Amino acid sequence: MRIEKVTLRLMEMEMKAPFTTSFGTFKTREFILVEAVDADGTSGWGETVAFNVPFYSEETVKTNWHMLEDYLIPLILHKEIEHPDEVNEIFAPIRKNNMAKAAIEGAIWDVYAKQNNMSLAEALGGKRESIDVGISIGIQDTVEELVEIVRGFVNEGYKRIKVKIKPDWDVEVMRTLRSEFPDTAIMADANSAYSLNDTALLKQLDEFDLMMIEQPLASDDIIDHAKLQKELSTPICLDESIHSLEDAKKAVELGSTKIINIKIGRVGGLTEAVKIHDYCQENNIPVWCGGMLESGIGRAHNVALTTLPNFTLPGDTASSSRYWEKDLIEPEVVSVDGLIEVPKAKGIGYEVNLETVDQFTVDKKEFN
Ligand SMILES: O=C(O)CCC(=O)C1=CC=C[C@@H](O)[C@@H]1C(=O)O
Ligand SMILES: [Mg+2]
Repeated sequence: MRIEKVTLRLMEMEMKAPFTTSFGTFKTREFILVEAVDADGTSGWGETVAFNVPFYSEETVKTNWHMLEDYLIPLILHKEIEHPDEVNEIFAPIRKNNMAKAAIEGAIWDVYAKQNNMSLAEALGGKRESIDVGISIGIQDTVEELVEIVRGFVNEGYKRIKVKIKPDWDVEVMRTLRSEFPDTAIMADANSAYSLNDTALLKQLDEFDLMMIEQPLASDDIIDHAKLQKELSTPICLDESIHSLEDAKKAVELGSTKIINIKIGRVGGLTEAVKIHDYCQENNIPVWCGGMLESGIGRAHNVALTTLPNFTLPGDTASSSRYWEKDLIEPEVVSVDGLIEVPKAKGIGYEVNLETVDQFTVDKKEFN
């Protein structure tokens, strides 16, 4: 494989409903589409997942564009690549910037799968033909609104409900949800809103039989999560703290986490995501695939990764229609009764609709 052209497209897509997290509300999703074209004309697609603000991680859309244009594309263009696993090594001199790396590595995985007549799922070694999916709900203005939104998604058959928590929007909210939905799989995502001083408060959540509490403490912490896990019966799941296989090993060895949320962008790409998956499988740590409000292209990568055997918990990869009036891919990602059929077509398995892509493109640059 030799990538002869890379096209970056700065995208802006209006979300069907604002998504509020503990660090802000998103009404429009800005991101970068990466199209990598091989010498034989095969196109592969990836997308950056950083937000336009550095509050989930240190990366932003702007830092992603800079890293892709000035460092990552020059390292990749016209280089002979036998297998996408080599991309990690090619990028080794570049520190961090995982979401920028993952976008172009993902496009190269798509080219590789297409050229080898495989779906991306097959290329990654995944066997599942359908995947269980859950839904993630942002912070709402009132508990009543949250309950009605949850009811809608439970009725649609989503296999797990993820809600945000933060100080003053936690114990009572979860008490209400659990009483309204006694048999539903519910988890809470704190996005680092608490500290060890909140241990007694977080222990109160044990009463609600939650699947997990995601990232309760600082986004770069592993030590304090180990101390907190000893106090809680609810499993801790780490998201922001895990940037690599190395981080996953530290967290598992120290007992900081019982579940890991794998996000392809956060860990620097599919190769590293598979390594984390395999390590967690060997150590009986179940994993699931987190979402980053992706378009269908990023969603397609998540679906393919989730076909690996240790993705035993429902992830965040909901239908395209969860966020988008019109997605960039055909067919769109559709979940029925909380199940997504894994596409058998080559590569990411969905066609990219270039007309729709152009409709949402606000800037574009080609690199030959
Ligand atoms: O993509 C989705 O549907 C879920 C997105 C989601 O829950 C999150 C994305 C980014 C930061 C947080 O708000 C949250 C998370 O931490 O998982
Ligand atoms: Mg999270």
